[in-house]
Amino acid sequence: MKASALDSQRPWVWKTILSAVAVTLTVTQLWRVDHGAGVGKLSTIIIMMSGTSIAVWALWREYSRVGKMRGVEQAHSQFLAAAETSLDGFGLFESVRDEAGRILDFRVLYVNANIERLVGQSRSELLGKTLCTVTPMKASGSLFGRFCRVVATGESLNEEFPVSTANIKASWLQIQVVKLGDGLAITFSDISGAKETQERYEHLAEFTDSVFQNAPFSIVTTDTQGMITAMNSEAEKLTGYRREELVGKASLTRLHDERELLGRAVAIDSAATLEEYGFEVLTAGAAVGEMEEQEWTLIRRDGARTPINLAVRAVTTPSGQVSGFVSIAFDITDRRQMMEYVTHLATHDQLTGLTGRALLQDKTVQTVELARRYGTKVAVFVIDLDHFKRINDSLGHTAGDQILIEAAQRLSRSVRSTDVVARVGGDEFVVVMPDITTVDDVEQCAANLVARLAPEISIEGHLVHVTASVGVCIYPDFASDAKHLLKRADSAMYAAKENGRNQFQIFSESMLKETAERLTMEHALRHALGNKELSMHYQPQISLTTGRVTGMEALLRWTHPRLGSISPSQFIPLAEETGLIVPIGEWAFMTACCEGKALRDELDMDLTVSINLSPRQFQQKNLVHVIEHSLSKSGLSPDKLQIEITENMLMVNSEHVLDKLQRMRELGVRISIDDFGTGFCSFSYLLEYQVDRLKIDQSFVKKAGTDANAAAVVRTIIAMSHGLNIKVVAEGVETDEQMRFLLRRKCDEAQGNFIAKPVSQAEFCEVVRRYANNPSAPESEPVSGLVR
Ligand SMILES: Nc1nc2c(ncn2[C@@H]2O[C@@H]3COP(=O)(O)O[C@H]4[C@@H](O)[C@H](n5cnc6c(=O)[nH]c(N)nc65)O[C@@H]4COP(=O)(O)O[C@H]3[C@H]2O)c(=O)[nH]1
Repeated sequence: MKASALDSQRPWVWKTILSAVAVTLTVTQLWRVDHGAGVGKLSTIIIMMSGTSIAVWALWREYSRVGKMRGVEQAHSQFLAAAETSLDGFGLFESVRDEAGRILDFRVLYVNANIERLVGQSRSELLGKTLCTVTPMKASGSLFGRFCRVVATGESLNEEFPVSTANIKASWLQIQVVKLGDGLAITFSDISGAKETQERYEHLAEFTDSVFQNAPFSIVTTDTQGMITAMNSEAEKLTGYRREELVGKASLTRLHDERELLGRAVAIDSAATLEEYGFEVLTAGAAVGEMEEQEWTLIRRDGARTPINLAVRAVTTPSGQVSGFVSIAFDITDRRQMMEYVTHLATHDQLTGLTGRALLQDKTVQTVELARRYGTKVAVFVIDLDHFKRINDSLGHTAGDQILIEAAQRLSRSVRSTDVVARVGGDEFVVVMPDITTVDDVEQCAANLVARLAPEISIEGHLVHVTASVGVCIYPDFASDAKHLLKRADSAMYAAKENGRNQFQIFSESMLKETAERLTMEHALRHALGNKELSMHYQPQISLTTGRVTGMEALLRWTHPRLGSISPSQFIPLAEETGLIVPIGEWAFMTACCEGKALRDELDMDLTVSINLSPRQFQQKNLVHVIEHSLSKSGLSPDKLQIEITENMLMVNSEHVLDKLQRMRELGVRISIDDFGTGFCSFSYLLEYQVDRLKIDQSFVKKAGTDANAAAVVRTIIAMSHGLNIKVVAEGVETDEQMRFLLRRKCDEAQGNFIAKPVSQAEFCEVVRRYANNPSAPESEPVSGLVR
């Protein structure tokens, strides 16, 4: 009997067949219904159809018609519900056999909606067709053979395979094939997504492995206890171990210096042991989620020590548990060497290779700290080459450099290797000697340094004689810390210079007193302006041709209520060092311009006003503006203002100086060179800077009458200045003899106590008037007929 005939005659029969299948599939449940409900009985018969196909006849024998129908429908709907709600494709197939009973194909008996979606055909198109016609399966293929085997043996089949057929909407399928009567129940699961994810993971794993293996730095992984679990080829190269020697056999600490590990462990916990803390020291930061990166010493297989940079990171599970560590390392030998080189460059003088200023300070601090701890003494020697600038200027910088190198070598050879020898400025060196026992030792060392530097140096065929002035200070005798030690040794060096150079001076009790006095004075000077303790005095300058007063030099005066009158030669250098000269100088400029203008007006004379400008003031950025402001506020004509600078100031920074002088000249102001003859200024500078006047230093004027050399200097200065059309003023004229000499030499102007001492603004008019009435009656000794 054909199924279609059955269907038309007894509609419930087809349902019953399906129900039978359902019974087989969900046998437990329906069997329970059968017995539990006790309403009917199920019988199944296998029917051969024309020898070509097999069908299943399932008969549900009811005890009552209503019960029978209800049971069938219930089983049917349960099957459909199960099959249709399945997330997979599901189908039933009956074997199609030939006469000899061989399976030729499998006919589609049932497919669920997911199969329709999967193959893109409707159920009505599929039902009754065979597997080989609706799928790319071949009856000759191996899969077909395995299907037949399921039918023959009853052993289920579970397979995954890629799909490349266009009409099947999956790239990977998993099939579960079970025997069902003389046919198959097949579940098709679309595992394309899972496969893609799996492939991605496989790719990722492959990529990660490739990165791991080919990384240009050493990677070692460990478990949480430090046991090495993997290492890449770079790690093999860096450590010298093969991975078989370490992986699963050794802890990461095997590659580290035990003392270094213990040292760092003890820094965290003083009772630390290597066993307990060794690995923890390496991973302390990583274990709390940080990227631990530190420099360590790696111990290679052959025992060689290599500095490495080690970055350790924890590997965590999705729940956040640390499951191990990854340590990435690279050799930093080159970097270390480079750093050492750069540090050396930064901390040492390039010319001489000696310690530089910053490092000297650190080393002095350390030395003093050690001396404090062990109760020893430290001596600091500040060594300054005498007249080095003059040598440098006359012989050139290359020769100057050679002298400095030779001096550095001589100094290094004169001290112990543990002493620090530093170059801290152009021609200034410092030696720090620890473990000094007596002051006698220090004196001997200082004398030795002076003597060692004294022999002539042969430079480019010249024999150059370079001497040095050495200042020494001893810790703890005269300084309680490194800063004061260096500062006081420096003061002692200046004292040595003042005493005549080429000698040493040890900082002493009297210098300490001077220092204390200086501090008192510094404190007082800070308040001098505010307390109106400063004033200007004026000293007349006369023409040696006409005998008339031509101008005045403004000179600062400081009268402190307790300290009394303080000389400018004391407080001006202090004001320079402390920078107080800037506000004081501004005040002096303004006061001198205003008072000078008032004196000119009161005397009704064409007088010039000379004002001193010190080196620190010259660096003042707004200096030109300060001068301009003083001129405009006072009403003094710029060409009546003479600015006095020392010759050394011209030689500091030529371009910078030239620019400032140029701007002053543009204002119309005149430039005088003060104390001429004491510095190293050549006449070419005077031309370059367009100087208006030279003031011969009083030391030459003083000796001119008695000392042939001084007289020659004065003569030369006057003659050369006149040749350059520069006026010459002699300062510090004290005697009639000096005045006669200057007159004979045709000096243009003179200034000095012989003519008139500096006086206050109030007294100045009186002094000038008295002088005008009686020019041959100077203050000190009256000399007549000198000045005309
Ligand atoms: N022995 C002797 N000395 C004489 C004679 N005639 C004048 N003097 C002194 O010689 C110094 C001349 O000033 P200077 O060389 O510019 O040297 C000045 C100058 O460099 C500086 N100074 C003075 N006032 C100022 C100022 O307002 N600003 C700046 N920056 N420096 C100033 O202080 C230095 C010293 O000033 P003073 O003590 O006033 O000393 C003055 C003056 O009083 C004399 O016949 N015999």
